[in-house]
Amino acid sequence: MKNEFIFAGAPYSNSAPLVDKLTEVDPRVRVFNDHPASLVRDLKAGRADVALIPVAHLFAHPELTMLKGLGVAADGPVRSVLLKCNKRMGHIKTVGRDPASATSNALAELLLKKHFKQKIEMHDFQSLENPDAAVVIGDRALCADPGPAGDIDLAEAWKKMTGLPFVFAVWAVRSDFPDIEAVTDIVHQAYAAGFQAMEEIAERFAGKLGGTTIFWLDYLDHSIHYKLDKQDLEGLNLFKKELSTSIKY
Ligand SMILES: C=C(O[C@@H]1C=C(C(=O)O)C=C[C@H]1O)C(=O)O
Repeated sequence: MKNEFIFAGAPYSNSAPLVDKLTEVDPRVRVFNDHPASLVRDLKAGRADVALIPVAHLFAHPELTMLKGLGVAADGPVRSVLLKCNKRMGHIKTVGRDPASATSNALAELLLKKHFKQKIEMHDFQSLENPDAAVVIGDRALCADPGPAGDIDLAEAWKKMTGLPFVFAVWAVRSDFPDIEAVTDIVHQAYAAGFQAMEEIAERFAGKLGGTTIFWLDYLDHSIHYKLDKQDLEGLNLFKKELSTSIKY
């Protein structure tokens, strides 16, 4: 058994209930944050043993294994994964990806092509000066004003299309990691403690980013959920299937 477990989370408030208490539940744990899109590289390079990776990267890397039971999910509007529209639906041709995201960029492309039946091109954020719409995730999306032609909440659109919740990110390890049981135990204990501390976490983000404690509590405790049930797994599997058949990502 290793004497140190390195965990990597995302720098968003929705990571906090999963990540905040990790070091308290086990003295072997060290934690750092990185953009979700970079976490798969951290895992593969051995900079992290356990990371909260975008599910799109989990699907693309069969050498990774998901830890069971927890993730960052939404059943209906998530409020922090948005397509911010400069033009109205029907006029959207170019879409900027959020450079920090993997899952939401793929979800936006899937929904625009399949659900909204638009002919669109996805572009890296920097390569496009004024996209017709842009994917924005995390606290930046949650706290921003709506785009000139409004916002589309991507978890809400997914729910309308499929009737299912959507899972954005899950804890994962390299499949040959020897202590899967030990770290699974740690993430569940940390979430149990994080859940108890939800109000304290909400207060901290209200102090840091503005808004009331109730606003953050509502987001972390209602818009997002962390315990994955059968429906969540159904949503996850359907997304995997849709990505493999409908779009390249
Ligand atoms: C719901 C969210 O989910 C995030 C979205 C991710 C993605 O698009 O790849 C990755 C990690 C999640 O934290 C959010 O941060 O707003």
